[in-house]
Amino acid sequence: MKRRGLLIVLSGFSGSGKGTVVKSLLQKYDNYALSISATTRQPRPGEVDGREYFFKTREEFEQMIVEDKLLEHAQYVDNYYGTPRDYVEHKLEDGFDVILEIEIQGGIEDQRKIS
Ligand SMILES: Nc1nc2c(ncn2[C@@H]2O[C@H](COP(=O)(O)OP(=O)(O)O)[C@@H](O)[C@H]2O)c(=O)[nH]1
Ligand SMILES: Nc1ncnc2c1ncn2[C@@H]1O[C@H](COP(=O)(O)OP(=O)(O)O)[C@@H](O)[C@H]1O
Repeated sequence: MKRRGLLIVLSGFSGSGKGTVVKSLLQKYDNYALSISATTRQPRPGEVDGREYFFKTREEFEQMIVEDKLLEHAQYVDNYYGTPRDYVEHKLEDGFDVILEIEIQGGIEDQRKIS
């Protein structure tokens, strides 16, 4: 049977180097998968829905909260960010070690839910 993956929370302030660490891990090893978050912020030029983020309206995001479809979520500046539960679960079942690269408040919430 396949080993269930680990859930890894990488949390820190914007500019602290999270992206750099993740990029390097993904390049070097094939056991990691990066969780794709849902967000209400506007896509930046070059960003693709389902690749950098799942882009949602505020209504859609609030519906996901109500339906408990997010493992954690946080409000950062004026936007919501959250980790889709199903996506992470599937990757863990497939044996990937899933990295959540998230803002600090969400990291704290996760630790509480998982420990
Ligand atoms: N709590 C939480 N924070 C997230 C999630 N996805 C992204 N973030 C954080 O939201 C913040 C803003 O992300 P973004 O708009 O992409 O800007 P940038 O990463 O600072 O260029 C970053 O600190 C991210 O790590 C998530 O699913 N949950
Ligand atoms: N270990 C490090 N030492 C010095 N600079 C770093 C280090 N890791 C990342 N940086 C630089 O810091 C900046 C922010 O890194 P980034 O990975 O984008 O942070 P985050 O994803 O947390 O916002 C980038 O310019 C990056 O090249």
